[in-house]
Amino acid sequence: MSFVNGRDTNGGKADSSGLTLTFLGCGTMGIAILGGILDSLSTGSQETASATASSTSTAVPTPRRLPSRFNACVRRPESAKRIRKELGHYSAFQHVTIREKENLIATQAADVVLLGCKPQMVAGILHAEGMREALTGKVLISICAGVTEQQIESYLAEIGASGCTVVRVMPNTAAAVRESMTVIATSNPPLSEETDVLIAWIFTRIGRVVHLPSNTMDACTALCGSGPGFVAVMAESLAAGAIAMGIPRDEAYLMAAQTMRGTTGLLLAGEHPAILRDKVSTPGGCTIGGLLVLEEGGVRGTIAKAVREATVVASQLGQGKSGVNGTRR
Ligand SMILES: NC(=O)C1=CN([C@@H]2O[C@H](COP(=O)(O)OP(=O)(O)OC[C@H]3O[C@@H](n4cnc5c(N)ncnc54)[C@H](OP(=O)(O)O)[C@@H]3O)[C@@H](O)[C@H]2O)C=CC1
Ligand SMILES: O=C(O)[C@@H]1CCC=N1
Repeated sequence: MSFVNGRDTNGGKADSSGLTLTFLGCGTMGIAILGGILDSLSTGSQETASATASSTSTAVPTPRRLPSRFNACVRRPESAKRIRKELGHYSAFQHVTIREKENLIATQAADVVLLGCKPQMVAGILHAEGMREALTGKVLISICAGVTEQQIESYLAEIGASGCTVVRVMPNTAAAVRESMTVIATSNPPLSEETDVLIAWIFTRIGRVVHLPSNTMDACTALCGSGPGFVAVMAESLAAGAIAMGIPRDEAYLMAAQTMRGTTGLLLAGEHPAILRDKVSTPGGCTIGGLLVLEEGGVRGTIAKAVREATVVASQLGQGKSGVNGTRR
């Protein structure tokens, strides 16, 4: 069943000037990415909040052909309802068609396909009947943790789809507030300039972008993809300490969040973390006292180990293994 949200939908097919972008899976991340694009198209803004804050993203040019029509594919009615609830307020939402169990028609209509499903679903989705013709010659972006370009290319080879351009990208959940740190894997051979510009444009709608080699993507997944979860623990811990010392709960969470935001502002302005830490540590003062407790607790090694562990787990997510978080010791 498909839900057409605006006038003149033309079945989700691109008009002559615009591209059709299809999300195969549109949950937390798909909604955040689509939201960033719709926001940009609705307001006419070609820069993100991050981009205007002295990011390298300011240099991203506007593609010759912008995405102008969208298919958001899910399986369940409640997922469709969530998309409408979270994105329905954008004027560009009229160009979104939500499709339940209609991956094939949405892929046929697409110029660009974004895999926004769970990693273990990729093989099944690509192997579905009709996908060979539907995918041939298209740009296929994957944000799925642990799924390599080689794996996707092997699925495409198995179904006989040819001429696809596969690009691996790792955004994070801060995309919802246009503050994602997104890594785009460099392709070999390099992408055409048109595709390169298009992909950079899409992901600068949701925050900052860097390009790194494919073989770093699992570590990028751990640092950027999982990172918000790790940083949230730091926020909770800061607030918990303050709550324990009598600060009201709501103010403690706000103070922790704003303190982290201010610190990241300094870091993004170019301050090295070690210099920042040193500047706060007045000799004989309270900061150095607290910092030494963190060192005694092995916080630095523990956080670094969490990133290393998540890297190893990420590398196994796309391999169809179960129990990838089982202890390795
Ligand atoms: N969450 C995060 O912070 C990050 C996640 N990622 C990656 O992004 C991907 C998506 O994660 P996330 O958004 O959190 O996951 P969600 O579970 O929120 O979204 C998955 C979406 O896929 C849909 N879906 C599932 N099966 C199919 C199918 N066969 N055909 C079409 N749609 C389908 C689901 O809809 P329904 O339930 O109705 O089937 C849902 O909309 C994952 O691969 C993850 O590794 C990357 C960076 C960060
Ligand atoms: O935890 C996960 O598997 C996904 C990928 C990165 C963030 N969330």
